[in-house]
Amino acid sequence: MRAPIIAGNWKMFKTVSEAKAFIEEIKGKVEIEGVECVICAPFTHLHALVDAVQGTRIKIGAQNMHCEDCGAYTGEISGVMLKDIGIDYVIVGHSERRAYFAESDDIVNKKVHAAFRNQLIPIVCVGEKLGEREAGDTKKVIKVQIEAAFQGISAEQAEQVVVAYEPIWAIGTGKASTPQDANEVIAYIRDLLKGLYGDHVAGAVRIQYGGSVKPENVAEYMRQSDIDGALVGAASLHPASYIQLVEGAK
Ligand SMILES: O=C(CO)COP(=O)(O)O
Repeated sequence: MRAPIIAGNWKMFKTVSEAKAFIEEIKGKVEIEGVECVICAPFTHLHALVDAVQGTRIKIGAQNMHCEDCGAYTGEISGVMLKDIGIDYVIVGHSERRAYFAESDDIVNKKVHAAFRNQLIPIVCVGEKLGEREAGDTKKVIKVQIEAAFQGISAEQAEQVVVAYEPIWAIGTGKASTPQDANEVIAYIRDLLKGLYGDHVAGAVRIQYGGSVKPENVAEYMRQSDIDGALVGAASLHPASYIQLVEGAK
């Protein structure tokens, strides 16, 4: 049985005081048995948020990190630093990082290794562009991204990974993939994992859908056979909306 996981990706939004107020609003309302809640916030907010969620079951994640543990990388943050302040999750390979910060499949793989070196759970994002979908290349693109991300990752590690399938054309556009289409790609990702690691790991890995998920549509995604949660941008920014997303995941 895979526990549903609702992760908010706040991207580059909110001040620290707004972030702390958000946690105060959702505390006690999102701690639903069996549903895991994660908030992935900007780096500057993480320390305060780890404090704010003390005594709750809400987990805090980063949106990125460097693939090395330390070094002369001006402006970067490592997995060592994230673990040091009590972070549990880290998003790796988000399409915005792939598009605007040249994050390649190879770097994504290095970051997955860095996450496990530092006892962080990676939320590995994959997804196709609109042109790739229209050309019928969705599965081809996903296969390359998944195989690269899991390169050299052991079965014990692989089963802890959270995968987020986020078709790029559905992010922030209001054009969500239908639950059935999303489930088909997610079931394909599970098949790929089965090929790489066998039934046990494929059955254990949690795979989220992301892209224009809202309180109104989350339950329909969660009803699908292979969708285990959602990675949510815009609709995770408002406390009432985030609470409804978690309630919709039960
Ligand atoms: O990129 C996303 C989550 O990582 C999805 O963003 P939206 O939910 O705003 O479409």
